[in-house]
Amino acid sequence: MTSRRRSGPITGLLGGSFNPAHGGHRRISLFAIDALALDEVWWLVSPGNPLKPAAGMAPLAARVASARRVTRHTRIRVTAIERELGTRYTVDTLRKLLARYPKRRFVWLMGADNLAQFHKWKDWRRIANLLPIAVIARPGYDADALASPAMVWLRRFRKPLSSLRSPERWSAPALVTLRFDPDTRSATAIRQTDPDWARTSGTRASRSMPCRDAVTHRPIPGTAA
Ligand SMILES: Nc1ncnc2c1ncn2[C@@H]1O[C@H](COP(=O)(O)OP(=O)(O)OP(=O)(O)O)[C@@H](O)[C@H]1O
Ligand SMILES: O=C(O)c1ccc[n+]([C@@H]2O[C@H](COP(=O)([O-])O)[C@@H](O)[C@H]2O)c1
Repeated sequence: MTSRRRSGPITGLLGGSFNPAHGGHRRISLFAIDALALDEVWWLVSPGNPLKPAAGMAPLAARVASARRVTRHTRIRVTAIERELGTRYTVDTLRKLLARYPKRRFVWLMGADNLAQFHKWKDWRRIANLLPIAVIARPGYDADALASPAMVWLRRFRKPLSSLRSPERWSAPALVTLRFDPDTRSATAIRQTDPDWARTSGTRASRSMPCRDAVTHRPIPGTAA
């Protein structure tokens, strides 16, 4: 269970491949900041989703650069902290993040497509025990998410939005659903029209200094030319 001593800033975590990042990611994050009164959202750009093939995945540097472009002038911070922590599975990342930032309250954000697959993630019930989860509606996936094996278990922990706003009511497991104008954008669609996006968009590492991680403030390995 999440501990009551966590009363610091509320941080939404949006993990993803961001292959590439797009306006849909930005929009759902800004919506979550507003709906859940989050102080900020961290985008955890994954070194490699354990359930996705490496083929077709652009280098981490290009994905981070695309995320930085999309998030300018927002309360979204782009991080490749899983590279530094040496984690790929979300449960391992969260354990380390919660230990490193004991005062922060974290909430896991994910689209309905991810909830539909959540039962395939390593130790997914443990993840739900570590922090509240907010699921964002996504066109074409909401029915699958509702009928998913994870939802059968998570359903009993459904909470209203307001439960995430005060430290006294902060607990896990908790499942909150965020509904707003559905956003149809996807990285798959972008790759279909522009399979070469990482090469042509100028997001390839082109600087002599590596870019700095917005959370750890350390240089991200592999982001210098
Ligand atoms: N349009 C959207 N509406 C709701 N959630 C979204 C949307 N786009 C992405 N997400 C969520 O953002 C997170 C990261 O998504 P990801 O980087 O896989 O992008 P994607 O567009 O789903 O990519 P792909 O099409 O390659 O699967 C996931 O939790 C995903 O569900
Ligand atoms: O921990 C797992 O078993 C696991 C399995 C699949 C996906 N994830 C995480 O889910 C997040 C969304 O990934 P993606 O590729 O759908 O954008 C990202 O943070 C991944 O690391 C995690």
